[in-house]
Amino acid sequence: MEPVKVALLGCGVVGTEVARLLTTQADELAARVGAPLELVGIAVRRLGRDRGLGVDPSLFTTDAEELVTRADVVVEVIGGIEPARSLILRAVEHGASVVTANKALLAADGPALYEAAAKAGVDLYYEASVAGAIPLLRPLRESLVGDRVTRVLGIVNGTTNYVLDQMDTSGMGFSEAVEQAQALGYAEADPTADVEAFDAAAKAAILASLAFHTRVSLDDVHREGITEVSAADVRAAQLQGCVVKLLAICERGTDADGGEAVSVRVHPAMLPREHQLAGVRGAFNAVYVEAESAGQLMFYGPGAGGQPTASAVMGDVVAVARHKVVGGRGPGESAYAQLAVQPMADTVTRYHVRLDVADKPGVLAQVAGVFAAHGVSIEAVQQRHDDAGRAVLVVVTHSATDAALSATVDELEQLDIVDSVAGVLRVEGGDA
Ligand SMILES: NC(=O)C1=CN([C@@H]2O[C@H](COP(=O)(O)OP(=O)(O)OC[C@H]3O[C@@H](n4cnc5c(N)ncnc54)[C@H](O)[C@@H]3O)[C@@H](O)[C@H]2O)C=CC1
Ligand SMILES: N[C@@H](CC=O)C(=O)O
Ligand code: NA
Repeated sequence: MEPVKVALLGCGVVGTEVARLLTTQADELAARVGAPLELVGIAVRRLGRDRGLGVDPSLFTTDAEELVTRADVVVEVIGGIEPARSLILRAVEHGASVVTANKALLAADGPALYEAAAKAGVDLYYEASVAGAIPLLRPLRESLVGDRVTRVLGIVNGTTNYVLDQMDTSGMGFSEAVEQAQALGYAEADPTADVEAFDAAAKAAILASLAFHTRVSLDDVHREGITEVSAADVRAAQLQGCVVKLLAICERGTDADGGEAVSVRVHPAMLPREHQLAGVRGAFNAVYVEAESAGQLMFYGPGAGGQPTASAVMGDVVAVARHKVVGGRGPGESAYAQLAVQPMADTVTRYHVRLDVADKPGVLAQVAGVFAAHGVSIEAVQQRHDDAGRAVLVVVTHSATDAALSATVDELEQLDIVDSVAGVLRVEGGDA
């Protein structure tokens, strides 16, 4: 059989492992594809670094634009928007199928790339872009395509899960935990993308688009990162029998006219310790998918790191290479549903509000009055004292809209008896 020519763009954490698998597993991959996979080049930013891969040094090039024109399959693991976007478009125009792990690019400009691939009759696969090694996108695109997905809820960023887990279990500081995640190859080139939840928001956009057959871009996703999560928040969660996790939540909802819509958000939230997502440790990811006929499905595994991510990349490489061998392309995206995006203000959830208050008669009544005035029903109230002996009032609400809760917090901040609103966290995973 004619070999399938593979070009690798980028040789960092993920690219190095992809190159390693392409060379060390060559015989088995050839047997699975039905033709040898020939690595025709590796585009790097700088030549001359010994990457310890044992590949022919002449394969390294700084001319990615030229490289993509002589490949059947292009693997993009450079990351970022440009030049990744232009290189993918150029590859597609030259008839190459593309495998990418680049969620930032797909969440920003996915539809244009999917259309270009469809027009050129090639594949654009991106399993590695969400939840690393976990097979998640193909199940959504293929296995569940006959069902109606109603909700996708999960932990999709390994770096932040690692940081929050360290804060919960070892009391490690935020910065030290981020540095460790970087050293372990979990973090993005700029870890701001992780801790400010741009990465998780991009993944949520990709998940919502596939799950609901619509188009959701990064700008449609409500995003809150973990930089504001303090040791006191983690401690407060512990006192409630909860952990703090960064969650991505994609749900069916309604628009202002009562029509079908999607709600897509990423934010830290308290989860009861007995909830299955609460037990997801380190850089692992886990995603629940709820579908009308299938019920609840859970996908769990390593969500970041060079080797796990390379596993997902290679799964796609074999898939698109098989299509090259037999001719044609695999299933692509469908966005026929064209759903509106529900504003965050209308999203309904529960809240945990921590207030530093004066310890005197009438405080509780005044605070409760503010919640009531905004139609936010209180589920539980607890008063305790912090380590400095100041009064802390903890209010857990029943379900309320984000708009009502924001208005409540704004008014609480104005009360003389409230020294500060010390923390507001959403509470997920309960039935109340
Ligand atoms: N590290 C991880 O755990 C995961 C990463 N990803 C995604 O995989 C992609 C790659 O990530 P990493 O390998 O972690 O990043 P990295 O920063 O380790 O590697 C990227 C490599 O691309 C090179 N590069 C940059 N511009 C280039 C250019 N114009 N031509 C050739 N090479 C160029 C850089 O020098 C670097 O070596 C990103 O899109 C990332 O979001 C996805 C899932 C997990
Ligand atoms: N930086 C990301 C890598 C995988 O997508 C993460 O930490 O999850
Ligand atoms: Na995946």
